[in-house]
Amino acid sequence: MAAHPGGLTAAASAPAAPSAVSVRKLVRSFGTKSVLDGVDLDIAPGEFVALLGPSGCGKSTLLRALAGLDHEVRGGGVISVPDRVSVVFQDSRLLPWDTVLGNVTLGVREHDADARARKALAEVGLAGREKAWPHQLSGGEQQRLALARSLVREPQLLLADEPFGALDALTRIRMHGLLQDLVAAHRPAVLLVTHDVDEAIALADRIVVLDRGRIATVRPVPPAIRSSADAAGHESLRRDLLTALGVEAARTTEPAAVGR
Ligand SMILES: Nc1ncnc2c1ncn2[C@@H]1O[C@H](COP(=O)(O)OP(=O)(O)OP(=O)(O)O)[C@@H](O)[C@H]1O
Repeated sequence: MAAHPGGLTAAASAPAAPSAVSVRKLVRSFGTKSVLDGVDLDIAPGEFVALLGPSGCGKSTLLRALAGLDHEVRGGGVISVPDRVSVVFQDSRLLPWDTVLGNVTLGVREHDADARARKALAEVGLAGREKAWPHQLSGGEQQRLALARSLVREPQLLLADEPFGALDALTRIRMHGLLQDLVAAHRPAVLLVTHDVDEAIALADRIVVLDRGRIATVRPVPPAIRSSADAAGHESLRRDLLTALGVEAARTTEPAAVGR
């Protein structure tokens, strides 16, 4: 297969079943450094996939490719993604010179942008804060605002790159509940990049482990494991994932974040 001028190639046809995301043999290199080395990934409409992997394995590179932020990917035209894609990053990337409401309405072209934005703000628990400035919000509130901004466009695909990575443990747990509610209400397909094994199990339908630019492990998360109703299954999956991530079993009682 010939390398794309920008260092990216991809091949193979899309699957017969409809997917929100379809990636085939995705390759990305920066100069001589290979970062993604033949990634195949499908995400079904409404499916929640968590992408785990050690630091530097290519998670953000894959997410950027799906987000259309890597123009070499778009140029290749070999990845299928939906029309409406929203991205949430670890830093909320809010516009500091615009209000909370303005941050959500920005870029919404429909005539009822204001009403949509107010509804989205209410959904994330920020009703009444419309006239505040981003700097007047806590870190957790800023991520709520980032979620409202992403969901107001009713994305078919939500890409989230460690969206809760900078939050304290309690806020993080609250944000998990909020994200679950929002996903249940809006039903986008989701790709969540995270270092946190427990976060992945708590949220995802399926967990994909990336290792040195290749998909190393794919594990479904049955609802009983996700909710911890099946405690033994939960612990078994957790251990398997930590092993796949190269974390020794002796460390499994410690907080299960990797790659940091
Ligand atoms: N624009 C770029 N130019 C050169 N190298 C890059 C570029 N973007 C990413 N890389 C390299 O590609 C590799 C993978 O980066 P990436 O950010 O995708 O990893 P990651 O798995 O998301 O890591 P982390 O968990 O630490 O965020 C790294 O070695 C990084 O230095």
